[in-house]
Amino acid sequence: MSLDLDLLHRAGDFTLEVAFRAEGRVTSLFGPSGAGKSTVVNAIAGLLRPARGRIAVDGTVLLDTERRIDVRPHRRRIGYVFQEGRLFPHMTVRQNLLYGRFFAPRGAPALALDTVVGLLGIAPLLQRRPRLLSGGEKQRVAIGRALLSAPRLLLMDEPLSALDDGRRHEVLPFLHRLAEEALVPIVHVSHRLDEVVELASHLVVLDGGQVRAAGAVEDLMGRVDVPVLAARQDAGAVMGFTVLGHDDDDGTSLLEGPIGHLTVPRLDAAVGSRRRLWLHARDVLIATEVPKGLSARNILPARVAALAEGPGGIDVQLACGRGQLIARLTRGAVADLGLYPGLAVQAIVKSRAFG
Ligand SMILES: Nc1ncnc2c1ncn2[C@@H]1O[C@H](COP(=O)(O)OP(=O)(O)OP(=O)(O)O)[C@@H](O)[C@H]1O
Repeated sequence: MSLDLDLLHRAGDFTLEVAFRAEGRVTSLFGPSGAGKSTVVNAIAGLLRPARGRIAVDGTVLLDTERRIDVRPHRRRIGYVFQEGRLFPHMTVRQNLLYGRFFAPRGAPALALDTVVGLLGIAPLLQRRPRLLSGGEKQRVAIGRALLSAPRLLLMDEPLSALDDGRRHEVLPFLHRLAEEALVPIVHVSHRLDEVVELASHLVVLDGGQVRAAGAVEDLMGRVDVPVLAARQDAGAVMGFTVLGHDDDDGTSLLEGPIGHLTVPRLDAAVGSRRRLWLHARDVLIATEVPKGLSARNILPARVAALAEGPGGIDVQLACGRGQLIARLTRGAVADLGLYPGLAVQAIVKSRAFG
């Protein structure tokens, strides 16, 4: 999937001026409240008309103000899942789902009802009315209804924000599966970084109506200079690992990834499968020599790539194997260690990072 977007829009005092190209299965728009995330999503759906702009999905132009192209919302083939499902209360779940299919244009590659029902685990709910569903169930039905309209793109604006943590964890695996099986590309809005790390392949960081950074999640999360992300408590590198094996006596699993081998608390994952890990900067320590008499397992040779001062201390970007790590240190620790770009060090990754 590719989404090309170039927009200028004014609403009151707010000016949105963004341009980015998103590629991949799930693109997350991430940023603080008022950043302009919903404005972007509404422009893609055709629910607002920007002063100037161009939007194309896989080369199909949905909006081009210069060429006076503005495809009507219902002809854009964009599925939209809102914060609260917005199901029709007088219809059963099945009728709500079939309503989605009603909007699938003739000849569009529509998914079968059974496929969608199976994918979202909603077979037992088909005869119920929305008022008898939990928040998580409603969201799954809303996603199913959007999928059945054969969209070329699925927009999700904070699809989990109305749910408590328990319900979020009930719906997240389904979104994950949707993304994994690549049934339809997704543009997802969130102000929760854990959701982005769980789901997204690409990330667009928005703030004050502007794009602050855009790129692959694993590239951006490993850098110390990305606005919005750098200031966060939970800043840290994200990367994929292959599960090499388990040691049941020790209660650990051995993984291999771009930074090398890691031993982590036993994962519930098949040997050979892939897992994405988020290695929080506050869980990475630095030593200038190979430490002795330390219980930590994960000691990896690395090199200081960059240092960035932030609100939480100094973030040290480390080049490690083929990947990168971030360590968050106090100013005092950076001075004591005498860190500078290019210095060879040892990175110690604490196991809490895999919690
Ligand atoms: N019709 C409008 N008139 C005036 N200001 C508007 C209008 N619509 C949106 N805004 C302003 O535009 C800015 C961006 O809003 P938007 O909803 O896109 O942000 P957001 O990143 O989705 O935020 P949140 O995470 O809180 O949903 C906000 O400051 C909002 O107050």
